[in-house]
Amino acid sequence: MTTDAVETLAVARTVAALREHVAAYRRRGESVGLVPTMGALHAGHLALVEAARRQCDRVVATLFVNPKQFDRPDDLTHYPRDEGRDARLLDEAGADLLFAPSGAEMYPDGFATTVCVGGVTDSLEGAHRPGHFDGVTTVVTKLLLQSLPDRAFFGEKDYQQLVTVRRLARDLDIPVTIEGVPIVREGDGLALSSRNQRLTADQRAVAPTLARVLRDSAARLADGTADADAVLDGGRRTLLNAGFDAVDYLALCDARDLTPLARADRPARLLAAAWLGPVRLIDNIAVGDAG
Ligand SMILES: Nc1ncnc2c1ncn2[C@@H]1O[C@H](COP(=O)(O)OP(=O)(O)OP(=O)(O)O)[C@@H](O)[C@H]1O
Ligand SMILES: CC(C)(CO)[C@@H](O)C(=O)[O-]
Ligand code: BAL
Repeated sequence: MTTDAVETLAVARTVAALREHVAAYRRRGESVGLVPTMGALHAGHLALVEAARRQCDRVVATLFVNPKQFDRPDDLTHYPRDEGRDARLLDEAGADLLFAPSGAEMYPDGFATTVCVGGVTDSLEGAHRPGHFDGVTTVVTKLLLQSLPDRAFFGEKDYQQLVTVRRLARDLDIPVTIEGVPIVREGDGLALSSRNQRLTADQRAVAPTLARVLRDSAARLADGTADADAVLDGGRRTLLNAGFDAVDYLALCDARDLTPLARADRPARLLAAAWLGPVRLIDNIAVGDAG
């Protein structure tokens, strides 16, 4: 455990070790920010760490490729992993502790509990990735209860996940503030994602069309008068013409509870998921100022 003035990244492999570190922070009266990740870190994750550093005395990052949230075995097999690199990046970004448990530590023999959030998980990612959100909400509940942070930081890139985790924390009275962090993008607009590493050069050239379609569609919907169906049909055609292989959804939703909207006449979010070969990209954007 790091107890002297030289701050370097400490690593905890067990829940007991994580709790010891957090207890030491608490004894010193320090606040704690939690940044859950599945590793393969990029500037999007580091923006979460920076936000946590700004708002909390101590930053605990977690690295666990959670098998329960993968709906496709090949996606889990191909998920990029490099803990050494991740630890270096977290250290440089100023995180204090990396919690990197084994599968057996998180799900020991006999593990039999699922946390299931209704409503906000029914559509979009939930409709296309069966079981995904049960896996996310089960592991996030565990991470929150294991570390009991003051704040936990989630990217707006996974917007439905952020809305779901807010619902979960509220419904289960978990005493944590859930903070959303804006999407970090490449210069050409593509939202950073670990899965981008799997794109071929040709697919990478097509990928920014997703962000462009979201931006253009959001601009057309922004004043709340345009009919969403017509705008979104055009957006889906643009994606397919640009080279996307399939569009799972391009949808206009209420920004708070993700119910579908026919027009953006209240705070709204436009969300999309589309395939380039075996890689599934997601992205979203606020519509108007308040989305
Ligand atoms: N481009 C980004 N901007 C802001 N936050 C991000 C970005 N990419 C990921 N995050 C956030 O980082 C956290 C960990 O995400 P995760 O480890 O799944 O990374 P990822 O790049 O989203 O991977 P993938 O989408 O391939 O699963 C989540 O809260 C996620 O929303
Ligand atoms: C929140 C999370 C770390 C839970 O495994 C994951 O869904 C992610 O990386 O967004
Ligand atoms: N980035 C969210 C986690 C997932 O896609 O499984």
